[in-house]
Amino acid sequence: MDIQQYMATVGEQARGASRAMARATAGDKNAALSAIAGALRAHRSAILDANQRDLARGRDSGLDAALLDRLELTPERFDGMVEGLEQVIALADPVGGITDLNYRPSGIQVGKMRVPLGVIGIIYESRPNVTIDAAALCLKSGNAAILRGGSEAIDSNQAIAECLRIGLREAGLPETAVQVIETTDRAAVGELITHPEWVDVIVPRGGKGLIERISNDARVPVIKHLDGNCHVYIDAQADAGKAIKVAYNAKTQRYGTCNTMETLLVHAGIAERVLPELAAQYQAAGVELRGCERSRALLDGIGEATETDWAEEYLAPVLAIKLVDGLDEALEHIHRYSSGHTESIITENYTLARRFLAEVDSSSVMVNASTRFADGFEYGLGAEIGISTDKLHARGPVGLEGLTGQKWVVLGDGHVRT
Ligand SMILES: NC(=O)C1=CN([C@@H]2O[C@H](COP(=O)(O)OP(=O)(O)OC[C@H]3O[C@@H](n4cnc5c(N)ncnc54)[C@H](OP(=O)(O)O)[C@@H]3O)[C@@H](O)[C@H]2O)C=CC1
Ligand SMILES: N[C@@H](CCC(=O)OP(=O)(O)O)C(=O)O
Repeated sequence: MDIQQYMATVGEQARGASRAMARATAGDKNAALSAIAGALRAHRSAILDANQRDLARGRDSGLDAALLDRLELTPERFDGMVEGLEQVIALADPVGGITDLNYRPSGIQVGKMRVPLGVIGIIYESRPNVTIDAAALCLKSGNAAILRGGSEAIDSNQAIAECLRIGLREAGLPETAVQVIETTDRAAVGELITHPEWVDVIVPRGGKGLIERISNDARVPVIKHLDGNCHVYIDAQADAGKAIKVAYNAKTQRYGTCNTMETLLVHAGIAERVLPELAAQYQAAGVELRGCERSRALLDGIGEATETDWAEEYLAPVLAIKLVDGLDEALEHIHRYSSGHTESIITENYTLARRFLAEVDSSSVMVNASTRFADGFEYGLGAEIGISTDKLHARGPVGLEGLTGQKWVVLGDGHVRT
């Protein structure tokens, strides 16, 4: 395949489709989402078979358990994926809404209209349900999308792409409104991120290798959805019961996600009350613990955390633990090692909670809650494209509104400027 030629075709088709999508009514878009849901149901076994092929290849090539878990489409996850479409149908269409419409002294009215971004390119991990989530959110927000999923999920994604085409065709929208890149060759990523004439914004969801590539090469605006080196800080004035419950959940509820806690910071003044119990629970769940010198003195048989551990996003049942002498030391650690995704403080002290909220510079900052809540569905957005670790345009969980922008609209009646 000539990748440059292929991507030029994909890009031009997407640009053309984006104009039709910007004109599509909420009814048109919902009809397409509903038809896609129907096509997915009709092709259920073909998609699950394709997923089995991906899984078999993944196992043969030694993919680890967390990556295999994300790749797998169980029958329940398949149903959840289709149900997600129904949820997006139920969301209000953000496009066309005019806000802040005010009369100016000149007599014109000035306001802001919500509009699609145009063509959105999304590069994401080997998690096939993201293909449908991303397609649904881009369509509902009136955008065209070019989707580049992880190479391990190629068969699943191509089977899903067929359903996207069927649904769009049935609803009378361009089949090219969502295109799933058919090659795993990373040269296609290079083309996707360097052509502003085809693509208006790139959403990269991934880890360090992707960050490096995007930072070096992108010529298209980017909304980064990058790694999550997330922290929980248990303050001396924490409620021990809450601290244990939250810190356990933040690590073990799901290991492979970007909002999972990777380092637990514990105030030395409460460590003896919470750490032995927490360590027992983690160990029972099979979590490997790696601690600083002071936490190792408190917990028998745990490994040693080195400098690399503080910077590591394990995405696995491994946790780094560090004892600190107060909020300032915890903040210092977070400022140095956090990836700016999500951090949480456990405390009953109102003043310290307020300081943590004000001083931690992450996309979500929490008090007495698990970092696993950093999620569009949990925040009430209905669904999410992912979690933006960028500060501009959209930060934290990105839903429909984050996939749109605003333009100024001016209403006159023959008004002229004097
Ligand atoms: N903030 C958020 O919303 C999210 C963040 N993540 C983060 O993603 C990471 C885990 O996912 P993982 O699959 O390991 O991530 P990777 O970064 O390895 O892969 C993600 C995607 O990026 C592509 N990619 C990676 N490196 C390059 C490169 N140099 N050039 C071109 N394409 C590249 C991959 O393609 P290929 O298949 O060819 O490797 C894949 O499509 C974690 O850090 C996690 O926190 C994940 C989901 C959401
Ligand atoms: N918001 C999601 C996590 C984001 C996400 O998609 O992460 P990942 O499992 O790394 O692809 C959740 O809470 O499950």
